[in-house]
Amino acid sequence: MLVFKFGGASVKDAAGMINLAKVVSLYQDQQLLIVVSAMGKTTNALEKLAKAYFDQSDDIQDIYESIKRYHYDIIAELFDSSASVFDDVANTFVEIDWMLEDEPQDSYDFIYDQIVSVGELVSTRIVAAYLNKAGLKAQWLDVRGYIHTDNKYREANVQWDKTRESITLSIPEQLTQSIIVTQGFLGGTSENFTTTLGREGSDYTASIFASCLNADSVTTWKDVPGILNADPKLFDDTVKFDELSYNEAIEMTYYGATVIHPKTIKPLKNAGIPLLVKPFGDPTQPGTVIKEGVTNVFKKPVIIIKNNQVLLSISTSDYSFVSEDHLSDIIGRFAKSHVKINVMQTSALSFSVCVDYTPEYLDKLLKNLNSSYKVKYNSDLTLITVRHYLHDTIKNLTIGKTTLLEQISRNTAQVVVK
Ligand SMILES: Nc1ncnc2c1ncn2[C@@H]1O[C@H](COP(=O)(O)OP(=O)(O)O)[C@@H](O)[C@H]1O
Ligand SMILES: N[C@@H](CC(=O)OP(=O)(O)O)C(=O)O
Repeated sequence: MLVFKFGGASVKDAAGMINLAKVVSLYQDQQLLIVVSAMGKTTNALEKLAKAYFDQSDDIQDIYESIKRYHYDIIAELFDSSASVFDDVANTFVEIDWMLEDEPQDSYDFIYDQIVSVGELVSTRIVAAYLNKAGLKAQWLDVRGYIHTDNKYREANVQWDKTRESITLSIPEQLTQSIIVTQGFLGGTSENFTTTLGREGSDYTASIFASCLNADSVTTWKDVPGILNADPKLFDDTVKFDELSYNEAIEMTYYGATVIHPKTIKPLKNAGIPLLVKPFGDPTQPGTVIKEGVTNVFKKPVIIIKNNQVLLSISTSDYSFVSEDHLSDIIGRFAKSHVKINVMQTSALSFSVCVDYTPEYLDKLLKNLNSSYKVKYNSDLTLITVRHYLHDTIKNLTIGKTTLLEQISRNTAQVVVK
């Protein structure tokens, strides 16, 4: 059996839905489980809605209406007005209607997951309905009954044993009857609340299903020809990898290549399942295959750009050396505040840390650190990571920029620049 994942870009409009059905029709002789993300930039819009509701700001209804209109316009292009998908989608949005009626009582992270998850619940209703309309028998599956997680809202951890048990119990039989269409990015707690697996987590969902079902492969359908040596939105002269080792793919995603979610590769590597990254615009193209036994020769360096970075410089309040005890205490505070460290460097008097700018977590961390340390803060920075760098790569990438931190190892160079 095969697992497919279609991301937001592939289902951003009616033409995308029609194209998805065309791609799927090429695989009619296979058992297929299809994981779908929210359409276009819906998750960003739902994030805004969650924030507006939590802050009880004036624009709640405006944001919500534009999200609904976007979806209904696309459904109207694809279906007759009598189609049952209109009711299915309306019933899904009702979950938000009910929430908005009352003032927020719960934590922001909990509210976020209950609201933001609606993007995937709606997109999958539309995809399943459209596949059936196109003559490809498909059933909608609520992933929250299959991917079980803890209640760490917004970054939930998968409970693998329970998840594997649920998935293997009924899905193999269901796959013999029809295509399954389910939501990426979501999970469910033991109390039946919805969780999310971290932004861009739908690739990970595909890999969870593939690993539990021992799939022949996973294909993520993207708006790029495959995995390139750099983001083609930022660089002109990119080259595609025909094949990539699991380890190199893990390294790339760890350092921030957004093309694949970082947690995706490990379950596939453990199970020896190949991951194909293919262009949804031209499904016959081979794309990139990530698998075991590949030895890559890097003619061009792999470049990963992370914008919106913050560099913290932390020193002791009496300017004594930063000791191992201080480091352990400081790193513990980062972990507790859910702030992931992208690069760190120590000197005698300070500890420098580069992190993503996430105000909701960072503000709390800064308050916490300021109570015991002196903290300097530099924002709006870029972290450039280069794997397999050549002689002049770093110099060329940093022309006209000020370097604030540099770290170079045998394979990887990282610079934080302004
Ligand atoms: N090394 C890379 N190779 C290919 N695409 C990359 C790379 N780094 C970043 N990207 C970006 O990843 C995007 C595709 O990933 P993503 O937006 O997550 O897809 P989707 O949400 O549709 O699954 C591309 O449009 C491209 O801009
Ligand atoms: N919709 C979620 C999950 C996801 O993976 O989306 P995409 O496949 O479009 O990156 C997000 O935007 O974070």
